[in-house]
Amino acid sequence: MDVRVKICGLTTPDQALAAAAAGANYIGLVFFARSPRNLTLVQACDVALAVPPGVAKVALTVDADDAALMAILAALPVDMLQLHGHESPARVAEVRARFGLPVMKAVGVATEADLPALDSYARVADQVLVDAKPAPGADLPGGNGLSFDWRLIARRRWPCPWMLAGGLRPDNVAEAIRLTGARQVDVSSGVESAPGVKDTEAVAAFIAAARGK
Ligand SMILES: O=C(O)c1ccccc1N[C@@H]1O[C@H](COP(=O)(O)O)[C@@H](O)[C@H]1O
Repeated sequence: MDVRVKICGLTTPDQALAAAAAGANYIGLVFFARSPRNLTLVQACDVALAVPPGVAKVALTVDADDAALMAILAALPVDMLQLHGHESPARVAEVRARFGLPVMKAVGVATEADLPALDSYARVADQVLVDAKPAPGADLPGGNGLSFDWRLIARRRWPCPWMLAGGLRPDNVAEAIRLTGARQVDVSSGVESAPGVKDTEAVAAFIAAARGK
């Protein structure tokens, strides 16, 4: 089966169409004010409506409260919520129950000590996103182009589907998949020409490389 690919941080309908045409399985819409990929609800709705059926629209939030999540879901069609902050396992379970959508919880990994958290979240989330842990004091909790030592998760498995993220690029994604056994990958800054601007050729190259083409 093909590796499934999420292209995160799309900011225009054209970028979303190009990612879908290149074969993306998921597109990510960022709702985090400090991100160069942050969208207003109106912008996000325009991007989401451009996405063809069959491509899942993922709303990425960071420690969002219920009101913020409700506003997103009222404004645009969303297929999955990505929680990319310090949400506890209890909060993940609450969001799943309250909003009736699959929830993917991002977990930052830098060392072996970060792995037990993945086990905890994998018991309550629909998917876990295994991302690099941001450096202390980093401005963004993700989207930094930072990778982690992939050998830390080689041969590890969780009771739910999982996705590999963090510093992936067209030139390293195949090796990351080989080392980790990931069947799903997620990329943001590694396919951009400038922060928040996806490069159509890099997106296509990334998807092809992830699928060994
Ligand atoms: O992309 C962002 O701007 C972002 C902001 C806040 C939280 C997460 C964010 N992105 C996620 O981080 C991973 C890794 O990014 P990168 O490929 O290393 O740049 C990305 O896949 C998004 O899911």
